[in-house]
Amino acid sequence: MLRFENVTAGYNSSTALEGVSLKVPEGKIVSIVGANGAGKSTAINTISRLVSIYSGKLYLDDRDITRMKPAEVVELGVVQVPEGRQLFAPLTVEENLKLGFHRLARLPDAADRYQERLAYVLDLFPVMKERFSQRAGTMSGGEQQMVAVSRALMAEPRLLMLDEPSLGLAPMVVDRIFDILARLREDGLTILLVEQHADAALELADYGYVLAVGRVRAEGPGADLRNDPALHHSYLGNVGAHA
Ligand SMILES: Nc1ncnc2c1ncn2[C@@H]1O[C@H](COP(=O)(O)OP(=O)(O)OP(=O)(O)O)[C@@H](O)[C@H]1O
Repeated sequence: MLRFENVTAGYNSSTALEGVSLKVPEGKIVSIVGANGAGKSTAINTISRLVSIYSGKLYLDDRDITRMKPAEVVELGVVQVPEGRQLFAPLTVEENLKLGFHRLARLPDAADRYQERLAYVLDLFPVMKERFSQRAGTMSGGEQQMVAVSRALMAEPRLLMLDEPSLGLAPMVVDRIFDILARLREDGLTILLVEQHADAALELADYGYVLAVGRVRAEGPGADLRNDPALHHSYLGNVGAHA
């Protein structure tokens, strides 16, 4: 579904990704792992077209999106759950979800689709039913992450991208979020997950990439990367290391 071909990208002429080639096949979970500053967020923001591409090509379903604007990429169904959730704190859960639906609000069948999407996310996160009128900023970190994922799902994504969803969350909460990602894959969604928490992200992933200093240092089935102690030692700074 998504393909980087030898992409070099960065900020104000500094390079944060160098010659990166990677693929996210339809219906799979692909994880990008790496230490702080490796370029993981830059990879997601490159797809969202928030980062300048200096050379190489980016394709979505064989369509060249290298020069597209951020809003055009969203229109194609590429939706991001940003690092740190970035919910609208003073707004309620319901209002945050409505904002997620914005992309589809102009469609003739918007009312039916809204109800359908809402039923879908409430089935995934039943606890939100009781929290509908609560202000997002007053919720726990885990609950906020669930709202952030739900808000993205309201947009009916074809490709869901998550930037460090585990950040600041207890391991049990992370497990729950990752269980939901596995369920979304069962439902046919394509997912790109960026994580410092390498073990959990690679365990979940069909395929993984290890980034270090803007380059792909290793790639392969998630389980193979996870069980390679040399990778942990060299590139992952033992974050979430497999003992
Ligand atoms: N807005 C920006 N302007 C300039 N440089 C940036 C910007 N955002 C990131 N960088 C630089 O790009 C490089 C990659 O950063 P990036 O945030 O993609 O890494 P990361 O792997 O996501 O790390 P983290 O887990 O800390 O978010 C770093 O050297 C960083 O300083």
